[in-house]
Amino acid sequence: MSYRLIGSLPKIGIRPVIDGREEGVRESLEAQCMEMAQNAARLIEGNLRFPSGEKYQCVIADTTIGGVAEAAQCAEKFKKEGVTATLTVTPAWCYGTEVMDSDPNLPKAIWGFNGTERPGAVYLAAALAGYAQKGIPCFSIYGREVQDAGDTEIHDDVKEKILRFAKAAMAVGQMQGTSYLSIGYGSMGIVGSMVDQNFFHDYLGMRTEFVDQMEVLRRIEKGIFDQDEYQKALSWTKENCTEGTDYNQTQSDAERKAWEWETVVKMTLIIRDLMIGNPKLKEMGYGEESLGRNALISGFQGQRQWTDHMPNGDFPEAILNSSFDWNGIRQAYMVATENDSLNGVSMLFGHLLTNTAQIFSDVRTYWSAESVQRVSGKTLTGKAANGIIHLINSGSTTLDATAEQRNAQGDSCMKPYWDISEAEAEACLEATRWPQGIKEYFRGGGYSSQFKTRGEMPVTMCRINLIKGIGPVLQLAEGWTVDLDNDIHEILDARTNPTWPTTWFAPRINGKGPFTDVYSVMAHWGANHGAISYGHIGADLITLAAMLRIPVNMHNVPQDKLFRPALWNAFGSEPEGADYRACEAYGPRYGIK
Ligand SMILES: C[C@H](O)[C@@H](O)[C@@H](O)C(=O)CO
Ligand SMILES: [Mn+2]
Repeated sequence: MSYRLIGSLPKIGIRPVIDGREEGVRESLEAQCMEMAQNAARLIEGNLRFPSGEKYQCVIADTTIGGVAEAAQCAEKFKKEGVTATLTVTPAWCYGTEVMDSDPNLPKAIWGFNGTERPGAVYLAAALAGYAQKGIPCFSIYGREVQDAGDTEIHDDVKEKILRFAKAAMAVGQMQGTSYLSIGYGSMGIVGSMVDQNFFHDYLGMRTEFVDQMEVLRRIEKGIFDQDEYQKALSWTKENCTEGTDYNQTQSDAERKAWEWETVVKMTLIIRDLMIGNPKLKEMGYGEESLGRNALISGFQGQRQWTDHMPNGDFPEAILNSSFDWNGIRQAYMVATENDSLNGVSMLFGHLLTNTAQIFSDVRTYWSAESVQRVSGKTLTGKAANGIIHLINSGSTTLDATAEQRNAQGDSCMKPYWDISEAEAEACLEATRWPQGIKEYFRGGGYSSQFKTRGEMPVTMCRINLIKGIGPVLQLAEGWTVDLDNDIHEILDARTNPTWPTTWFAPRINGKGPFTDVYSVMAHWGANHGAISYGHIGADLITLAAMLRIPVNMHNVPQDKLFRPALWNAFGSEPEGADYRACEAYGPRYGIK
């Protein structure tokens, strides 16, 4: 099951443009042109889904577009249909600025067919020149190999770019108009928890909503949550969430521990209701509370005032970030611990691009092979051989990161919720223990999720940082989770914190700059947190960042996979500098710098 925020899902408009000369030329192209549009729509709708599981939707113009009148008719149709991005396709020469999508606010791309019978590529270049002069970034898609005029197959390199553009464009569309819900505010001086409303508005088109943590307490004390669901959730929790070792010197009694379980289950229901609302609350007489805050992401401050008194947010955050709970297998929510809103956005990017649940971690410790040898007497091998980074944080790591799910090849993975089996969800829960929160940190108690990511998975860690004088920047590192032998893991984990979820991360290094070695990746990381997504999605993140005008300051994606608006080329032949200059020149999508 999934949840839906208020508003319809974004759509992609497909625009077949054509040489408008009748008496032969236009007629000869009509079928091929419209077929390109239909093929592109089939490719997108057949391969891409939203995190809710619903398929992407394409809207094709009623006619081919040979001039400005048909372009205007198409724009009118797209507006009515709720189109939020366009893909223009053509096999032929067309009149660039006469047929183009002239809406500066829609993410756009053009696919110019690589065929010589008619110059689709010439139109592509002409249109891009027009966009350059108008200052409207547009993605350029042009296949490497020449295709015959009647060839309607979409080659792999074209497919990759169409799908990459579509994913980023729909991520942009899904964020617009939704909220970041800050429950509490500043957490332990973590600057990401001092939510920057201008960043959310100007760059993401999102609102920022602020609710005091007292609201959570009020709803606990007044029972403002679905009482039937609460009973179901509590018994599910008792059955599926096994309490772990209590590492505290002074331990709470059974009565207190039971109360803490009840409280963290209530917190889970309440945080979810605060995000997306709950019609049941209206039936209970709580109209305003039933509406929620239309929040695609929330952050729970927790530390320290709440956690100095009440059970911590580790259980609610971990369960909400997972793909399953007492209601069964479902779409994950995005909940940032310590209210780190920038890591919450980083999680959201991964979620919207992959439809999977996300890991939230402290980027805690770089372990060289030498240090591991010194403290454990053991040698790091395989992908860990060059050193590893300890990703660990109380709270917001999805239980999907236990790596108990399997792909068709039998490898560990993290899947969209609709591909996860009951057995896999149970295995993720079984691989997790819930020790009492460490009282020296969490005086109010609570239950932390404890597991080790067991399995090697391709992953991408990313992070948005706000830099005075620049604005937001994105950094990312593709790499793998590594499954350390338990006799190494237990020694390293015990000296860090044995009650929290651990993912051992080996970034892909290339001997250059931030990726000189694993140490450099850690040394270049711009904050205490990182958001980790399943898969090597760096190229998708880079396209999304360009669409949002967020420059990328660090990545290990091969240059031939970089897909940014063609206009970026005009800002210089060195991609990173060009990216910064172009983002600076065009500024955020929704506001002013
Ligand atoms: C329990 C501790 O306060 C942790 O929450 C803290 O070290 C962090 O995670 C900082 O990001
Ligand atoms: Mn942290």
